[in-house]
Amino acid sequence: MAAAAAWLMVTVLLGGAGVLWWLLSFVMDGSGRKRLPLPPGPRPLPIVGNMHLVGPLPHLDMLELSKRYGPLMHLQLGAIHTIVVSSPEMAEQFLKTHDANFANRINSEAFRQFSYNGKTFSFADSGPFWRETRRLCFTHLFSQQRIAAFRPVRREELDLVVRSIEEAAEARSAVNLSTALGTLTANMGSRIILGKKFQGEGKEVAEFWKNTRELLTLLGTFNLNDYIPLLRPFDIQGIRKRVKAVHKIFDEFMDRMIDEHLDKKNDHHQEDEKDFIDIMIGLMHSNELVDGHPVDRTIVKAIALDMLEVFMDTLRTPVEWAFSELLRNPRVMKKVQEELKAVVGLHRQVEESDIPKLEYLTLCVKESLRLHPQLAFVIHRGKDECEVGGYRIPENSTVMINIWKIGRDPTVWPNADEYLPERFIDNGVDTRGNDFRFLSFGSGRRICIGMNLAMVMVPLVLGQLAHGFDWELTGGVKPTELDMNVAFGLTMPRAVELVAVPTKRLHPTPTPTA
Ligand code: HEM
Repeated sequence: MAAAAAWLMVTVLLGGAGVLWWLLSFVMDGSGRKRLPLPPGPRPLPIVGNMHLVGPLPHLDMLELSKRYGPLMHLQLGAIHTIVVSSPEMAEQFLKTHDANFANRINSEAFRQFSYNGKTFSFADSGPFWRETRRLCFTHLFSQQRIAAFRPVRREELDLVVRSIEEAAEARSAVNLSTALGTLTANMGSRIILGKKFQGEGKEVAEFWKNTRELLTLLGTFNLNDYIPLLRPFDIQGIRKRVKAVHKIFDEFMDRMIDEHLDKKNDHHQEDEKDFIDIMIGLMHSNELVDGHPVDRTIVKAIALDMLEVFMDTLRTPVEWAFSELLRNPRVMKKVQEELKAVVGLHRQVEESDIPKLEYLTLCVKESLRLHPQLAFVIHRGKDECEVGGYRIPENSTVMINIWKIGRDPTVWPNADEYLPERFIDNGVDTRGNDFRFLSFGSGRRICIGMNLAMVMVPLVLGQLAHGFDWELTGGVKPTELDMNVAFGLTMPRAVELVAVPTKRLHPTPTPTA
């Protein structure tokens, strides 16, 4: 009896100590100091936390919430601590001061499926695999030397688009610029990555683009399974099923492409003529290791598919937005055309070598990227708990930097909603990740790897469209009435396709005299 009473007492004491320890863990950290508070944020509901506050356009919801809770806000999204950052000062904390701790990617079901479980660097956590595959892609795709080597491909594809617009101009018919730009970037991307164009008069491109949009929408959708562990066995939004279906299409496509390359008998290309899959297959057959593992077929598929997808979307969308801004702002269009006339003249197309001299055109691209970043959020995941601005950022937190909001903040950018390229003249804003007011390419170790290519391609295509033609919107729509709504996904393209009627501007090339 006495023994039973003693056991009971020990149990009660241990239980009480456990409860006390659990309660203390909310106010003390591991070393016995008082725990810092979480950043301010709305009170969470049981299980869902604050998920009910985030709708299909999260950048707008987060903008409204940050007006109330400030530039460093905590949201409890299901089981995930989410830190929303909406000022340049706070962005610097995560992308510079604590960059090493916040350089991981989020761990979402859709990301895992698309990336063959993190086998491509864009979706991998920071670490040796990410570093080595990123270096590999930089060397073979994005170095100045490789960018220069692909110049003829870019020129040929751009000339084809210009020719088709000239035909439309002669027939006085409208051009669907969204489709034209989609075909251009798809053909350039597929020639560089796959060594050949999509087939079937644009049908294969249209199909690939449709699947790409589906994928990017799914990658950008809040999937309850990622936030509420209890729901993981189910797929109540049907996202898992849709991601698997679209990924299967891409996976089979990449298998076909790799088999075609392996079947090629006379593979004696010069180094400069090799496409990206040739290079990756070369690595597969060599002893090259990434993070101690041989480059296998899954890694080749994952990286090549990832690169093809970024080509498809990351060049079309910025040109579409920048050209929309020119159409909406005739004053700016006129200045761009005057500069092109002065620098290039009216007898030839724009060349890549003209870009450094086209200063106003470059300002137009920057201003468009400020208003229309490719991604609304730069999203990283933290490793360890740390302190920012006197608040506790728990380990494994998702950090969402609202670059869309920072780009439109009137306290950072006077007349923030207006398209004023002149604002970038001598304003000292660095656009390569060193200035936290302009984060369109991100910053720190995860900064966009395609930035150099984008800053050649976007001005080149934009300049060509403005130089070669005058444009009129269809259906009597006035410039100020142009629909500028956004379709949300992982990236933010126009919701409505851009259509306009061209008139030729250039004079025929004068025949050289004997
Ligand atoms: C104007 C066009 C572009 C914009 C605005 C843009 C923007 C961005 C942004 C904001 C990030 C995220 C940075 C981060 O997470 O911290 C990113 C990453 C990335 N971008 Fe771009 N990008 C553009 C063009 C391109 C192009 C043309 C390519 C390649 C063809 C590309 C490939 C990538 C890759 C692979 C990453 C992931 C890097 C990593 O995780 O280490 N981007 N880009």
